[in-house]
Amino acid sequence: MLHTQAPQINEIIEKAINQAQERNEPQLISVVDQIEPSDPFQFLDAGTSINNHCLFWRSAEEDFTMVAVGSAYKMYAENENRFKEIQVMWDNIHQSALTYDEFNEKGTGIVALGGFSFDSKQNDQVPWEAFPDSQMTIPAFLLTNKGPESYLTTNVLIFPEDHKQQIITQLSNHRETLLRAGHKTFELPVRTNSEEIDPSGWKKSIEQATEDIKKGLLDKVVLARELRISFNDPVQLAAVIEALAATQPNSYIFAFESEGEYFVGATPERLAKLDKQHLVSTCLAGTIRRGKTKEEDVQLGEELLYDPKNRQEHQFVVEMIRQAVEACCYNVQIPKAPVLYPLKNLQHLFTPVTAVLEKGYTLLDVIEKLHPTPALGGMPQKKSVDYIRTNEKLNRGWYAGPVGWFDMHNNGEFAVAIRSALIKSDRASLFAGCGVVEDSDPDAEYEETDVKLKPMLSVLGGC
Ligand SMILES: C=C(O[C@@H]1C=C(C(=O)O)C=C[C@H]1O)C(=O)O
Ligand SMILES: [Mg+2]
Repeated sequence: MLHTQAPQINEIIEKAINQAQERNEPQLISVVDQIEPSDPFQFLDAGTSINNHCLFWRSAEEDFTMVAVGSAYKMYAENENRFKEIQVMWDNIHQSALTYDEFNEKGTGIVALGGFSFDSKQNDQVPWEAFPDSQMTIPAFLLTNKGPESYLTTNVLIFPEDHKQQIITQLSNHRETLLRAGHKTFELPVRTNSEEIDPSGWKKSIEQATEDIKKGLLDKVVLARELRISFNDPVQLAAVIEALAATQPNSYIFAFESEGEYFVGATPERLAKLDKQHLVSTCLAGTIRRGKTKEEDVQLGEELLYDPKNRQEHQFVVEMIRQAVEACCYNVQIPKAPVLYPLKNLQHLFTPVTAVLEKGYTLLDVIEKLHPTPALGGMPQKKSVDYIRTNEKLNRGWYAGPVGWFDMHNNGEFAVAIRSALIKSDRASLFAGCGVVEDSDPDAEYEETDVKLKPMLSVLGGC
């Protein structure tokens, strides 16, 4: 089943224990094997049986999926310098690792997966007590599915006092559990209750924002609302992820665990992707629903493309992303006008951005410059984030924050965690927001957020 050419795992562990003893510090090892094609949802389900800490990522545009189980090493940071601090931790840990990898495929070997909250200055915790301000995990086991190929990475942090045989036994037990081909059918949760948090107060806050924009306090602000639901039983993670992957094909599917809670979503919005030095970012803002017939769908799309209010929402995003990307890239290419980006329940205005990253910058540098774009924060950036912190009725936590991954081959991708839910056993909070500009209408924005809740609601009890 395992096709590794690397030295036998016991030799590697022995070498790592010796090294850890000589240096008197822990030693990270990483071994990559090509394995039989492996179903990511079965792997995820098996993962939750051996370790709560399971993470999931599926790309919106490529056949590329990662499922992480357990952690060899976790990186945390909690202030405004969080991106730089995580970068320093990452550089230290991966540069001193012992790696056995003859494939060098993206998203294999030492990979960090995780996310950042929307606003590191937001101090209120509820309902995000379990989620640190930022957390990137180097998993113990990582399944990487790239097209028809599957790879399994095993990462272990070896301590000077570790016993070789104990580690070998534990690794082989866990690998066997993860790779035992399962054919389980998963069950989606049944919803028992649903509570919208203060819809009329939310509409008033939209109206207030339009007035504040007219007064010149700011140009655009994104305001979100929350829906709380509960179920008859604890939610089965693999069921929700499998159903999201089946129903939201043009979206990134993600799940991140912390202290037994899961932050899950199907977001269409890339923040930045790095493939060696090639950078891609996305401007996505401006929304209309899908039509019930093909004709109505085309007509709604045309309406969106030429609607001044939606074009204004979108243009703020294009201008800010251009500025941020130009500060660290060359060869920046941005089409003059947006096109439509269709999803199952709605369509957006979309402008792709491509560029080449200057040497010396990392993906995290780009994320730091971009986050939050006016698609999630507003314009100007700092004023809108302050406005959200003061006026929004919910704590965003990781909602609308950057979530994603990077590896040691200069690849990585972050999306913006919208169309998402925080799942706590048999309860969940869903979040949806919308860009408010001076011509926004509270009822229309409310309808827009209603449609944005559908992707998650449809797999969490139906809608
Ligand atoms: C804030 C959200 O979505 C954002 C707001 C959009 C809009 O107002 O048109 C469109 C896409 C996203 O950038 C969300 O879904 O919660
Ligand atoms: Mg909008």
